[in-house]
Amino acid sequence: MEDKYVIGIDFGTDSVRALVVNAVTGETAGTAVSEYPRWKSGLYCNAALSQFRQHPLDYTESMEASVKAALSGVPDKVRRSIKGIAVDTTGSTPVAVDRAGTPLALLPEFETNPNGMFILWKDHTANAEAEEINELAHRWETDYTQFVGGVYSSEWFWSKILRTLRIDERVREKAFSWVEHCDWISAELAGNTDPLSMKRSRCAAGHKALWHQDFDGLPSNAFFEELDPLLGGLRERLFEYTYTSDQSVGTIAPEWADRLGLPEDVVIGVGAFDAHMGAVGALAEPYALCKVIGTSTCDMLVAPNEEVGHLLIKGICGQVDGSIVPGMLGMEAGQSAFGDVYAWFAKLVIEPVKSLLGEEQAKVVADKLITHLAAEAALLPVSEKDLLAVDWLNGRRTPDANHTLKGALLGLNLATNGAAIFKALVEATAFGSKSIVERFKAEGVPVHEVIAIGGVSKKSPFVMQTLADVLNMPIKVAVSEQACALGAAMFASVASGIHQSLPQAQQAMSSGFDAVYHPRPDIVGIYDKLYDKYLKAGDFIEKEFLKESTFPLQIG
Ligand SMILES: Nc1ncnc2c1ncn2[C@@H]1O[C@H](COP(=O)(O)OP(=O)(O)O)[C@@H](O)[C@H]1O
Ligand SMILES: O=C(CO)[C@H](O)[C@H](O)COP(=O)(O)O
Repeated sequence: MEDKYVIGIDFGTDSVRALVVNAVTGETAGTAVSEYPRWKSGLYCNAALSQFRQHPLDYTESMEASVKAALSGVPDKVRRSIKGIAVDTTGSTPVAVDRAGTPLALLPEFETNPNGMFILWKDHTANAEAEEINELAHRWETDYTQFVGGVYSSEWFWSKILRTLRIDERVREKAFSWVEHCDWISAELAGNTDPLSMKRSRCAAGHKALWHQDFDGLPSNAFFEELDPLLGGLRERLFEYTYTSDQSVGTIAPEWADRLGLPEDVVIGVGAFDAHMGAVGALAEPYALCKVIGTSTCDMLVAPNEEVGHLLIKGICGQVDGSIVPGMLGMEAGQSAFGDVYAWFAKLVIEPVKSLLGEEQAKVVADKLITHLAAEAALLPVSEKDLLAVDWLNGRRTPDANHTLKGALLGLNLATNGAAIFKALVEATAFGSKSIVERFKAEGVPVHEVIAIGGVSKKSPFVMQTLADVLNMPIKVAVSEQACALGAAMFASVASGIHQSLPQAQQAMSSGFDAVYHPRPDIVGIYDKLYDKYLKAGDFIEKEFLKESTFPLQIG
């Protein structure tokens, strides 16, 4: 087959990565990363309030920069052979748009208003609204949370919309509709951002917006009106149909072909969430748990509809037909903070250094700190009497979403040093992972193997070994540094007709696996005991320690 190329674009929390791939051989022709400038300087965010917003210009500018940089070294012949682009993004990361589908922050009167920007997945300002949605859904004639694990989260679409409409009159007046990041970028690239006709991702709609075939689309207008009259009528300005990512949204808009220096017939695929496309890029087979391990984790599982489609799996972030692989049931779970737990501890150490010795000296320490702590922690013996941590520093995503929960450290004494704390934090993140695996199993979904992708899986052998020991399962790490972008590229190759099906694209373009971490038999038993203590500590936090708190809890 003549060489044909595609581009996968992966919008992460901090940066966007572009990957130019030969769709026939899977070879990478070019790649580049670009950070979001406004986000990097902390604009529009307030961690103490758990408010995390991203400006649409951060996305478009960084996308342009990364695609151009990825293409800068490739021969002209390759550039002319690019046939398709697909994007993945974080989610639920919705934005209010006007009638034309323009995010409000792109209008002069909203350009600095955080409520007119994308509300990043990890923004937890809508805890109270999530609780209201749960309360109503559980007593409504149809429990609309049944396909999202029985708990609606403050990280998701409707919680964020409801909160924003309540608190910002100007946004309320101007917002015609709401769009997920993965849908808006794809629509923007294809030059049709009309909220009523843009193609919406099955993945985003099913996992975060309560869309399901059995509901004839989104929950009823009566449900939303009962929740709050402010939501009345919005359903009609959203969407009824959804699309899997093997479909196309259209051909690249001339403006974007020009900006990116691409042919005018490039096909744009339907977008999806990063972790979902990551599982595709990592070649996750049915019943392989694919853990995307970075700031947070997303734990993805694919299974044939006919085998598990009848189950209602409690406490996960959704089960959606075609959300990962078209034609299969896609399931999502995850942890709200994973690498972020280590980043928190590193920041705790670095902040005083910065104040006392200045930015430059602090940077020297910061660059080496996590690796140093991991090396020290790896030397410590593992015992069931060790310091214990609970990983809910950013709440708990699964099992059973609850973003008001807090983390903990138990067992400090005067000998406890930084390495011991770091070790306990790493173990806590691994225990959080184990509770997800246990939940899948308890709900009748077997987990046959574990695959890891994402920054932490590449950066930290210590974390990966601990995870294998705690899970008592081998973990395969995918070769690709950019499995999400690679998954997007695979989808682009199907949407643009290079490959006839996703499995065909995966076979041609997969990068395979390199490291495999095997559980150490002498440690596994100790971790089983520590895991029991972790469950008890979590129970105490949830049922006793936070019992008296009024809702919503103060974050920070
Ligand atoms: N050496 C390391 N060991 C463990 N975790 C690390 C290390 N270096 C960075 N991290 C963590 O990796 C996370 C970022 O993961 P990455 O996958 O690169 O980004 P993203 O989640 O934005 O896609 C951060 O939370 C950081 O704390
Ligand atoms: O929940 C998600 C997908 O369903 C988020 O997109 C994901 O957690 C973002 O994480 P990261 O920054 O590690 O890519």
